[in-house]
Amino acid sequence: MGYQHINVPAHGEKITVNADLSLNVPDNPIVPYIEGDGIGIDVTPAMINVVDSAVQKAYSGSKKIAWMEVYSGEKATQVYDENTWLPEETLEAFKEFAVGIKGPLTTPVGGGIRSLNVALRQELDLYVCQRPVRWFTGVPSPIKNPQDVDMCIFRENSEDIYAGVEWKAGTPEVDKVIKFLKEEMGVTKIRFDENCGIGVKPVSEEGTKRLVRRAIQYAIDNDKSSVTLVHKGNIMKYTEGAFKEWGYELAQQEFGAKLLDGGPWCTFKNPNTGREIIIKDVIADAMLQQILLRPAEYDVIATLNLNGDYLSDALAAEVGGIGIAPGANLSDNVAIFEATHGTAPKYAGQDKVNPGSLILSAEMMLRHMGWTEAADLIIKGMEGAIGAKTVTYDFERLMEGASLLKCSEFADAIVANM
Ligand SMILES: NC(=O)C1=CN([C@@H]2O[C@H](COP(=O)(O)OP(=O)(O)OC[C@H]3O[C@@H](n4cnc5c(N)ncnc54)[C@H](OP(=O)(O)O)[C@@H]3O)[C@@H](O)[C@H]2O)C=CC1
Ligand SMILES: O=C(O)CCC(=O)C(=O)O
Ligand SMILES: [Mg+2]
Repeated sequence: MGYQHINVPAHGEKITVNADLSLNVPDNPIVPYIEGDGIGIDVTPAMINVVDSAVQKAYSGSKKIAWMEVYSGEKATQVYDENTWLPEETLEAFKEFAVGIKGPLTTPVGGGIRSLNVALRQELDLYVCQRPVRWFTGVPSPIKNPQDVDMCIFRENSEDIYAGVEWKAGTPEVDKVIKFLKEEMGVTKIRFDENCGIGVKPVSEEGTKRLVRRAIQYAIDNDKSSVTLVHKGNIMKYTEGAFKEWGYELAQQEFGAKLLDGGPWCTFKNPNTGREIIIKDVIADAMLQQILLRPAEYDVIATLNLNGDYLSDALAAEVGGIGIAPGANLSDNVAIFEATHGTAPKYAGQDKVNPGSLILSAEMMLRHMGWTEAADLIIKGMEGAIGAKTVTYDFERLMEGASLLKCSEFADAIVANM
């Protein structure tokens, strides 16, 4: 399609998706990217530098990404108009080019615009938020055995209270909802029904099963030994409790899992390796303790949207913080990679923060594209830079004898260590 403000690189070609969801990746793929608000201006150029260097080194010029800037957030309001935060053509570009990456986008608390990050996920039905958490040797950690932390979170990305179905206290709309709940649904347990905000938490069988399916498939493809369903189903029986039930049901119906000791845990053999995969569940509050005390017992985690948001940052803290925790938002045919952290406004434009999160998100993107040699070089470069204790402020303040680098310098250090 013709774009208004997006310049499609003349020297690039599209990545296309086959019926079986595999990708056709040309040697010069066009990859859309959103720079991002706040520290986006720092981490995005650092990421592009590292990716271009890794690709050049891995393929000696026979492959190269044609970067294509697309807009959302504050930059979109400058390029389009003051009310355009997420242009329709940005969504179109991600659909058309299938694989992209984004920096963080600001969401005001309370009033103001709703989250653009959530809007992107919902508009493109990016129902999986995949956030791997692993430790790099030498990274400062608050726990004794950070090498035991090796998990991959599958966070449901399209439902739960993130759906944004909520009404503000004191409005005629919320009064109408409360009246309906009391008079037509027989609800008696709204403690203070005056000046009370109401939010709705949709959780469906279809939404749950498509997420858990991807988590179990990941465990099969990566030879992992367990998938843990994390929920607060003791309290929210028909949403989080149903998530757990549907998760177990899917494991039995689609993967042939059999109950262990009468259930609810169940198990099946990985069809590729013959190794056992256990499907289990943990209640969310206990899980936040488990990941600190017994991280080695968890591999793949499948959970709802809000639990996944909390778990992502908590787990990231165990392996160096959100400055280094990567992620991907996935539908069946569009993938947008993004950092776990936000816009950290107090550091914006200072060339200071850790670009590791976005760089490792790009590493996931290269693997998704099948460019594993370039992805491996990024891991090697990251290990080398951290091993040499040449790091950004967040690691330097916790590491003895480290040299403090700027954001762009850390990217250069990764390149130098490839
Ligand atoms: N996907 C997205 O785009 C996301 C967007 N957001 C949005 O970002 C905005 C700010 O949110 P906030 O809650 O402050 O969370 P942030 O993730 O932006 O920052 C919180 C703290 O985390 C540390 N941190 C974050 N990024 C880095 C980095 N790259 N390197 C090193 N340290 C880092 C800093 O800690 P310290 O102060 O200790 O140095 C920072 O103060 C909000 O508008 C929020 O909605 C939030 C999360 C995700
Ligand atoms: O959209 C936002 O502002 C926050 C999102 C977030 O915290 C996350 O995706 O981890
Ligand atoms: Mg978050």
